[in-house]
Amino acid sequence: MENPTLQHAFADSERAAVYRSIFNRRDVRGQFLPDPVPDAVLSRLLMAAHHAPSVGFMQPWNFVLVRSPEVKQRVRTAFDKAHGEAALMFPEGKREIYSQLKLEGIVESPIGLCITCDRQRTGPVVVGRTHIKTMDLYSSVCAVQNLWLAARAEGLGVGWVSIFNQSELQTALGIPEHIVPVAYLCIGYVSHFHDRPELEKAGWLPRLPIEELVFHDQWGATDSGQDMPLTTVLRDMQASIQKDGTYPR
Ligand SMILES: Cc1cc2c(cc1C)N(C[C@H](O)[C@H](O)[C@H](O)COP(=O)(O)O)c1[nH]c(=O)[nH]c(=O)c1N2
Repeated sequence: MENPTLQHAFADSERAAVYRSIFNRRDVRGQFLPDPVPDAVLSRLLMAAHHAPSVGFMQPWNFVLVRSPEVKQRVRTAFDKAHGEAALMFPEGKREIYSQLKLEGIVESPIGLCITCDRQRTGPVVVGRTHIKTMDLYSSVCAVQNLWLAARAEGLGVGWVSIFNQSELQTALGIPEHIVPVAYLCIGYVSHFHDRPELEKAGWLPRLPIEELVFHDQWGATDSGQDMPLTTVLRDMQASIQKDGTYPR
């Protein structure tokens, strides 16, 4: 009889593709090409997003596609204002580095996409959102991630831009007050993908050691790793990723 633990697993090459998309996904800001994205490809991305999990199957999202240069410019103007305000929030030293980071590709990317959350979509009482009200917002974030991973598999870059005053982004896109713009995404083909996060490459922050983030039974209960196989495996995996880019498949 077939091993029941493998019965529902994907074939090796399919699993490899899933992990490849996860580990090679990047936030893209500066490498967009002007080539158009065919509707068939864009449809697959939107369909991937629409098949995300959502609290109570609420499907709280809408997808505002932005192709008009004028609308993109309005979004870019809203970004510029918030970006200037943001720079002042960082302490001296970091502020100069922050100002030099490229943090959006709003005008260069052929497609902008705002994924929203309609918090009233299925009425006031939602299965799974009865007590923690932010669950609907998290559902829209799941849609973002589905699209982001599908886009990587299609060879498309995606960059999430969140440096906006929310109301100004809503005004730029004509989004009603009760609809939350969860993510503004820049989408397009790219000249290349970075091998690591740009903020890591720029020395802004390193990737944290995963074994220090995993707790056992109680918050804060970490393990030294000596006798704990999981901790050791995670540490070795992260070390080999950092040393020679050997990602798990
Ligand atoms: C909710 C949220 C919001 C933002 C981001 C991400 C997420 C999840 N990121 C991208 C972020 O900087 C990036 O994901 C991390 O630096 C890790 O890099 P990779 O995504 O692995 O390339 C992002 N990047 C950027 O250039 N401008 C931005 O405004 C934002 N905003």
